[in-house]
Amino acid sequence: MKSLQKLASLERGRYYALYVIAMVLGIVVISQAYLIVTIVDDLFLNKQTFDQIVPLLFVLLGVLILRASLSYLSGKLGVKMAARVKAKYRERLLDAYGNHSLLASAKGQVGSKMSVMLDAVDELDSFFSKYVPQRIITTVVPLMILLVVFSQHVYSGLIILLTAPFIPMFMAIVGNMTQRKSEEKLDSLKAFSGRFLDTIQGLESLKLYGRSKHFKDTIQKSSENFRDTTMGILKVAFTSSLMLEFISMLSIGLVALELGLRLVVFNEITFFTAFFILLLVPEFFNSLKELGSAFHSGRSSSGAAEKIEKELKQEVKGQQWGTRTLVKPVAVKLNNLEYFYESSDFRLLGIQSDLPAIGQVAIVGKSGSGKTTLLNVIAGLLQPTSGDVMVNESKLYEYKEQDWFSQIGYITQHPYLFTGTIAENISLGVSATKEEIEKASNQAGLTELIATLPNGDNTTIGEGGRGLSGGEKQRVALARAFLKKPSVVLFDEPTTGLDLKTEQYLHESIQKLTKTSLVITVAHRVQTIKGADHILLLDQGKLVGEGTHNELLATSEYYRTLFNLQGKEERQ
Ligand SMILES: Nc1ncnc2c1ncn2[C@@H]1O[C@H](COP(=O)(O)OP(=O)(O)OP(=O)(O)O)[C@@H](O)[C@H]1O
Repeated sequence: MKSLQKLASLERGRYYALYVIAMVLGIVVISQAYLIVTIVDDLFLNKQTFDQIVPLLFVLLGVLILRASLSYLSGKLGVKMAARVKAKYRERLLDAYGNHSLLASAKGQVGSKMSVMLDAVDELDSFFSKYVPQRIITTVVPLMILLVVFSQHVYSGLIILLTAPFIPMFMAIVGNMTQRKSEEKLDSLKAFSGRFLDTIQGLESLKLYGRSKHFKDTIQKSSENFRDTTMGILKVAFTSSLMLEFISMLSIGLVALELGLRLVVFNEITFFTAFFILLLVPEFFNSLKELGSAFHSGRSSSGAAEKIEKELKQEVKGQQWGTRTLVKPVAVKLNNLEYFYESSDFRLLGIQSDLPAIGQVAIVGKSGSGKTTLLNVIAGLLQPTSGDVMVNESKLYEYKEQDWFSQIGYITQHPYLFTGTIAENISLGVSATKEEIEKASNQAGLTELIATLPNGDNTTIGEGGRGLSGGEKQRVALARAFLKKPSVVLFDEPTTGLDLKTEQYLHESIQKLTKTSLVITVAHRVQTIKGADHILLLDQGKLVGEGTHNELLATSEYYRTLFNLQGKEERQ
């Protein structure tokens, strides 16, 4: 709970206000008991008339209203505190995912991770809205009651003092169990939502292979597992309330027995004192019990907080960017680049090359030779394990992140389309005139497609909109590049399945970009490879050759085999 306590202490002003409220509440609780006892005493023992006690009844009503208002006020302060802390956590998560979104999206499932983490943030609510106000009330009110009980009757005070510690002791044991269970709950929620998302995304493949029933069963198992963990937490909560009730009943019973004996058998105390204490003792235990249930929710928040902190720490591992300003033109050099994946044996080793400032560089190699990895390292999506991408003679990460990403365009094999019109998808929020967007879509070969759409470039595409083919999506991404006019364009050429016309469109558009930018292409097509100004030849993560097509044909057996194979495939 440490990190939560630290956060709570940042809300100092509200903390002090809660203490003041708790003190006034203590006085009000004691006054309420005192008034009830006085009214009963006056009415039944001092034989006063109803008229005589009416003013006291009004005072009692006032006290009751004040008590309700104070509880409301402390709850409200707690809710405000919770809202502020939750907002802070959401901000930190958004920052973390936002800053490292490129890396994180390379790892996949950012959306589902984010939604689970935001659920976890909501779980923090009960710590601030319930536990903190109740803990403050419980540190103040029972202490005030205990002092009053001691001042009235020492033995009753001693009974309370001896029995009360069982409650926090019990709470601590149950609390630890709850925290563990709540961490389990988050884990199974994460597993459940991850599996659910995977299955939904891959539904088509599963159906085609007749495996949807099997995966339905897996989802069911995972959802049952989540239900069982949630039920487990509830079970602990119910058992703990039962035990707390039992302990406090036992203590109140003991005090009542002792008071009864002294009042009736030994005649040592007055009815007023006995009744007064008997009204105060349940208030004492009520406050402890309420802390018990608030503690339970607080513990489950604490489990959630630890998960979030862990996640935030992980995300911080992303690359740190510098403060240097990047000015055009941009020249890129690869200086002894190495990259190791944590989860595989693949290694990109000692990549050394000077790339031209303008023109087309093709990265060529067998499947799995590290072409996409190299492209991602150049893009700044993967931080090299050693060596550097040098940009204008300085290390890439010395530049401002914003500067670099405003200078590059990345056209992946499956560009992401947001829900919105084609025009919005091309401009991506950057202010651009209608003419500029039209020009970019024309350069990317989209004009013909747009003409066939009912609302032209105002047709909604993406999730819930009109679907686009792979080649069309890449053309939208190309149009983004034409509009952005980046110095470096990274292009992951589609490996399969484009019709000749689309392929021609893409090729022509890319050629246009090579006139003004450095275009680095993971190249598979013969036409692209032959047309490249410079080729980087990769094999098993190593740069085994570089030069023009003709140079490599003349010098590399590996290149000749690869090129002939690709040619054969395309002719088939
Ligand atoms: N995120 C990852 N984590 C671990 N290993 C990875 C990851 N991405 C790729 N690899 C491994 O790195 C190696 C190189 O992959 P990469 O995608 O760079 O090759 P490629 O040359 O682009 O292949 P292809 O032409 O088939 O797309 C492969 O062996 C792959 O299994």
